[in-house]
Amino acid sequence: MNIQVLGCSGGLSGDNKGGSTCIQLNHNILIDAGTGLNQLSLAQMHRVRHVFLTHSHMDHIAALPTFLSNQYGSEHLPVTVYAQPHTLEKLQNNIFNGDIWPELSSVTEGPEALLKFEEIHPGQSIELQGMEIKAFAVEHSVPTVGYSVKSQGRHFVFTADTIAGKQLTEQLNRLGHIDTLMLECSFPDELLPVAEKTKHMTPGLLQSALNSLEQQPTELWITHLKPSNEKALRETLQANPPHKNTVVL
Ligand SMILES: Nc1ncnc2c1ncn2[C@@H]1O[C@@H]2COP(=O)(O)O[C@H]2[C@H]1O
Repeated sequence: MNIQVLGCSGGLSGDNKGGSTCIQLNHNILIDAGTGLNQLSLAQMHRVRHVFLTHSHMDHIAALPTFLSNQYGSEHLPVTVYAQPHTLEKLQNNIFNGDIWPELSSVTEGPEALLKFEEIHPGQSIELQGMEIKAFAVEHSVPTVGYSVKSQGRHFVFTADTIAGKQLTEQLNRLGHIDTLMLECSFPDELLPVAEKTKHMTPGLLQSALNSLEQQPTELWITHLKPSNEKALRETLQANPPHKNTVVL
């Protein structure tokens, strides 16, 4: 399995020029559609067939409307967008509503059928090209899922936006051994009240989440640094890496 983190900023990039959350699995699957999606060329965008969304927040869906309009002429239509019912409802009512962007999912046949919405529920697995993609619920300010991806003996887990706590610990322990765990760290410890209010991690919360696991992952990728806090967070995480194999993306 080839994993490319196209974007992972927790906001409008700042110094992290990659953009906001978008992860590419092999050539044709994306997790989230933040502005990092813009790293793909048009030809690469045309190869994308499946998009798995974690939640409805803008930094995870910002590029979805324009990405879909770029799909005219692609040989692989429609693109299937998987998300929880809450996320799909918010997208349909607030984005693909005929005002902000066309109601793309209403066209179901012919060359203009660009988009198919598909519900996914926590606990559900989808098999695609020998890959098992399983959604699991995490604790955030809106209904959110993380994804466990197993392929060719590798287990990659993206927990999306989440705060540390019982729910995250239970879900991760249930997933067994994880090769690459991608966890967020949005705010510094000084902003713990903001992290708690917005249901995000700080370095301290991230460490407590790791400490609560029955098995440590082989490596830890840290993501979703908020641009205003990115410099301070990088310094803190570099001085005290939460795991022996830590990569701050
Ligand atoms: N009162 C608030 N509640 C929730 N989010 C807020 C609030 N104030 C600012 N935010 C920001 O809005 C962002 C929405 O996306 P995130 O959850 O990634 O992170 C959130 C915070 O950075």
